[in-house]
Amino acid sequence: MAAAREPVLVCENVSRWFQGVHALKHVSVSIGKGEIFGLVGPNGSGKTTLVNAITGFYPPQEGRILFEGRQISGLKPYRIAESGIARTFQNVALFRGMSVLDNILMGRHIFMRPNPLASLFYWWWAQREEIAHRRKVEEVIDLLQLESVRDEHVDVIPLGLQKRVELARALCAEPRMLVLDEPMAGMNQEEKEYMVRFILDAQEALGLTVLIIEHHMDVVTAICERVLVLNNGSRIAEGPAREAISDPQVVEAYIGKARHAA
Ligand SMILES: Nc1ncnc2c1ncn2[C@@H]1O[C@H](COP(=O)(O)OP(=O)(O)OP(=O)(O)O)[C@@H](O)[C@H]1O
Repeated sequence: MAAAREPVLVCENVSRWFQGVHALKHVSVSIGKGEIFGLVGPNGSGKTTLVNAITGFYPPQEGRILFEGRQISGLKPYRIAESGIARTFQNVALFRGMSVLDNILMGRHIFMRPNPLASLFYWWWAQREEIAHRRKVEEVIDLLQLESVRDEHVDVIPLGLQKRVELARALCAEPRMLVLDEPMAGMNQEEKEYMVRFILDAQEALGLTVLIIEHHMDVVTAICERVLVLNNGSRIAEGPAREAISDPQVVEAYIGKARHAA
């Protein structure tokens, strides 16, 4: 059970403002090792802001965040990536004009230590490093079944595959925790089912902890052990997926937003 899991990511009283907008209000949450944890809530409720706080893109202005017992809030995004957290983005963020293979290889950048002198004198060492990077990339291509598009430009492949390439790039960083911001946004049913399978495969094969922002409630209840529900930057429910999303406050938050938008 989740309660018995060792906490891996802990957010304590995290707050974030953007000019006058209090986007995240004193949010606390603890995610257990190996858990698939969902982050849900209506549009503008602060989900991406929490993910940006965790991954260092917009650090919290109050509170702190610990990963594996070590404080990461305040660190630069690349330091947080080096510490073992990889992420994907809500809007696909691939390197346009580059191939699938090269995009995935970019996930290895946190391990690359450019040292021209060492490369010159120890070419065999540089070559060995290159082989290790390629080997990891091949493993991930295999895991996510991207072999048939490896040499395609990312611009010409369908959105579902682009999102899978982004996941592959994140996995190449050999994270212990994966943060996925709406990995199924814009996908059709078949693409969604593939993505769910690949997330589960990757989580199991690599023993990952996963934090996932997801709007599709069928996906949330299928793969998430627990969820945190945000509304207007505040936590309104937390617990086993099915229970939390049927909480009256959560139902009201979604209906209220829909009423407001109508
Ligand atoms: N970089 C930013 N600059 C200014 N305001 C921001 C920024 N990021 C988020 N916000 C504001 O913070 C609030 C929460 O936004 P956030 O993107 O975290 O919501 P969300 O729950 O991820 O929404 P969605 O489901 O639509 O992606 C919104 O009012 C948004 O406009």
